[in-house]
Amino acid sequence: MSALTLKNITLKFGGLTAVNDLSFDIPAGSITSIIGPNGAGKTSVFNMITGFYRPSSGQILLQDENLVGKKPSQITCMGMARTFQNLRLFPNLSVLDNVKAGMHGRTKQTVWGALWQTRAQKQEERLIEETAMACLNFVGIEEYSERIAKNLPYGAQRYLEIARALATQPRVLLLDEPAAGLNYEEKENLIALIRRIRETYQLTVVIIEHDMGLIKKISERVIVLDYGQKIAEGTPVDVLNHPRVVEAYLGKEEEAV
Ligand SMILES: Nc1ncnc2c1ncn2[C@@H]1O[C@H](COP(=O)(O)OP(=O)(O)OP(=O)(O)O)[C@@H](O)[C@H]1O
Repeated sequence: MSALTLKNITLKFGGLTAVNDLSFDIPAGSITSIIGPNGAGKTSVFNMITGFYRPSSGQILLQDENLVGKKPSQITCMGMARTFQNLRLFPNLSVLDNVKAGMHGRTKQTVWGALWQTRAQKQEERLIEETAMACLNFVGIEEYSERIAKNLPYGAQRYLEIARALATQPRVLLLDEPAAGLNYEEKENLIALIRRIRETYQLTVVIIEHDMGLIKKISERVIVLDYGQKIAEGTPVDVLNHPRVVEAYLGKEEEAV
């Protein structure tokens, strides 16, 4: 079964076609990587899936629901979560509050409930706090819960983004360059964490990444973009040896000489 499907997606910025007639299926429960040279259109694809950009044409289906035209907050509520290439934390909030802020769209709070601190309100607040702590615990940074986010080590900030995404209880988790800036040991831990997330929460993971070592280790499928088009798709071994992929990364042989 497919968790996420793109059908003939095109995205234009004026005269620039950033994504060109792109179609793919992401199998439910899989770990899939999207790779490609700088400017290939990878982040634009995530931005369309999450409602930050509206495609010029085509369909994006979360199982069988079309996401095109929906707001980012609606798409989050439908079960899509993401992290960002450049961290987007609230730097001056505590680690715990960062995760709670991510859950905002999932709560049933009303203005009156918040004003009067009704029993239902207090119960919901407790549940939010417990869920947020459980997510911090899951990624291994619960000891930092009271710290101000900007003061965390960089690797822990990346984990905080993942905890915040998990707290929205997604069906599909999109990770945009999660290994950027991490050292070898942190990358190995990240690989283990992503596998554990998939097993525990039974969700589908899609990763944009440049680190080929990580891609080979973690991906079951790889989709390769170049100039906004899909040039290859398959297992890591098949795809990374594909002549068009080698050419996209290294340039044509005659150009390289
Ligand atoms: N908001 C925007 N306005 C205009 N052009 C944009 C916008 N967003 C992306 N682009 C352009 O679309 C193309 C694809 O960009 P995108 O960021 O999706 O590539 P990418 O594969 O994620 O690159 P990288 O690996 O460097 O992050 C690029 O030419 C980029 O300049």
